Formats: sequence, C-alpha cells, structure tokens
Amino acid sequence: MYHFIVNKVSGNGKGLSIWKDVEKILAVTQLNYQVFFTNYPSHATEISKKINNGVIIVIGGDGTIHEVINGLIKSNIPMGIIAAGSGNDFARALNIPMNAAEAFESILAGNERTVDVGRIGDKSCATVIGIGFDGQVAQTVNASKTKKWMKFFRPGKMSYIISVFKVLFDYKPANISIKIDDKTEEMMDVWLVAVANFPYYAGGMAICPNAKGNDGYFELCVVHGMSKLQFIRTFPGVFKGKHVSHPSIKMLTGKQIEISSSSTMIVHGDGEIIGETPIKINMEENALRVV
Ligand SMILES: Nc1ncnc2c1ncn2[C@@H]1O[C@H](COP(=O)(O)OP(=O)(O)OP(=O)(O)O)[C@@H](O)[C@H]1O
Repeated sequence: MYHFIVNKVSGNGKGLSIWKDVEKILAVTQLNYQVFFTNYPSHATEISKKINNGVIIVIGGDGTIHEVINGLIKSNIPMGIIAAGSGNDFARALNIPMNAAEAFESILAGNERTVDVGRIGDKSCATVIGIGFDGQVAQTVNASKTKKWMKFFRPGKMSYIISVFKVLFDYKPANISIKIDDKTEEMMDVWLVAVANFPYYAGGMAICPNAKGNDGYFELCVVHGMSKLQFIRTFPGVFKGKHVSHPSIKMLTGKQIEISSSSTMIVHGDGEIIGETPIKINMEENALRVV
C-alpha cells in the first residue's frame, strides 16, 4: 500500500499540481494507494504517525518531509519523495529526480537506502540544523509573505536571500561554548553554526559540502570573527561550497554536539524553527529508510 501525504501549498502550489500529475499516472496503474492532504502545519506528522504499513510518499518540500520524518521515525516505514517544495534540499542531496514522473518511477523501482538523522530532544532532522544567524533567517523566511509574490520568480532562493539581508542589518554574533564529542572549545563572535547531515539548505546552498548523510557523522560549519562586509562578500560562495577555506570559517566533524551561547541563538532544523540555545544534537545512524 502506498500512502501519499500531499502538501498542496508547498512550492507555492506546486504540491497540488504535482499531485494532479501523479493522480493521472495512478489512474492507469493497478497500485493500491490512499492520499492524505495536509491542512495545517504539523498535520503531516499526525498523519504519518497513524500509518503502520507500506510506503509513505511525500509530495512536498523540506518542511513537509521534516514533519513526516518526525511521525514515522519509530515505525521503520520507508519514505519516498516527490519533490514539490521551493528548496527541495533533501531530494537534491539524495539525487532524487526533480521531475515528478521520474521520481515516482524511481520510488516504484524500490531502490532503498538508509540514511542518518540528527536528533534534538524529541525532534529528528534530515538535512541541516542551523544555529544563530541561520535560525533567525529561517524564522524570517517562514514569516515572510515574499514567497507568495515571488512565485513567478525562483521562490525559495529569492525569499531566502531577501531574508538574509533583512536579518544581517541588525544581527549580533554571540560567544559560544561548543562541545563536539569529548572536546570543548570556546569561540568568539559566532555568526552561525550549521550542523549538517546532508550538504544543502536554503534551496541549494552547500553549507557543509562534505556531509554524507550515511556515514554516522555531522559536518559542522562555524562562521566566526567576521565583519558584516566580509560576511556579505563570503555569502555568494556558499552556493558552490567555496566558503570553506575562508580563515573565519571552521569546518569540523562529530557525532554529539552541545552548544551554549552568551545570548540566545535561534535553532532551525530542515528550515523549521525547533528551539534555541542551549542545545544538544545527537547523531542517529541509519534511522531512516528512503526509497
Ligand atoms: N494546508 C496547509 N496550509 C498552510 N500551511 C501548510 C499546510 N500544510 C502544510 N503546511 C506547512 O507548509 C510549510 C511549507 O511546506 P514545505 O516546506 O513542504 O514547502 P516549501 O516551503 O515550499 O518547500 P521547501 O521547504 O523545500 O523550501 C510546512 O512548514 C508545513 O507545516
């Protein structure tokens, strides 16, 4: 049995149009399926918690995938993805075709892989957990109306870039204490810490280009001691992962991360706000089956 979870509003309505295309394919196959539409934030978690057999197929973006993962993580049910969001960073990292028919075909072919997830308290995150500047940007993006009027543009990336500049205006870096496995380090003037299971966030920014998602390790990117001007200059390089050699950027790896900070830093996971510092992040190896 295939259980579709469709977020009609993902990707500014792409979710609905992709579902209509998939429905046409389903009409000519003999597949046993049912469909659920999400009606409000976190509905996808409620729906996926109730499914206890078959395969869940998400038609949505990273936010919907995040919600589904948090519903199915204990059930061992495999998840397929037909990308319909603005960013689609999880699908990108797993080389899932962006074309809906091809993605569906690949799900039906059943090539399964197991991936790691990051865990903060009772929340599981598939892609990147961002602390500080990133968290504030995610909060601004989610609150922003720009995604709506940008829909004829490149919605995910544009609304992200606009929010980056809004937050940049009065963002104040913090001093942090970061414990990675057994080693603790104090770092001054920290803009952000990205703890990545997979490389991308914000619609294709390769913040941690070497994150593998199946090796049991996070790759971390810490941006510290940078002026605003340096930050602006370095920012475009992130789309291609070129920022990693900057002297104010430290790339690290680890499995268990603890961060406390001199002032509150907002935390997002997969682009959804999940809390603030202090936080503990654990690696959960092979926690998720993806078809
Ligand atoms: N019916 C609904 N009305 C409003 N919001 C919804 C509804 N169903 C789900 N949501 C919310 O929509 C949000 C955005 O979904 P999603 O992240 O999948 O799309 P996106 O933002 O376009 O894509 P991406 O995260 O890949 O950029 C999610 O946080 C989810 O909670």
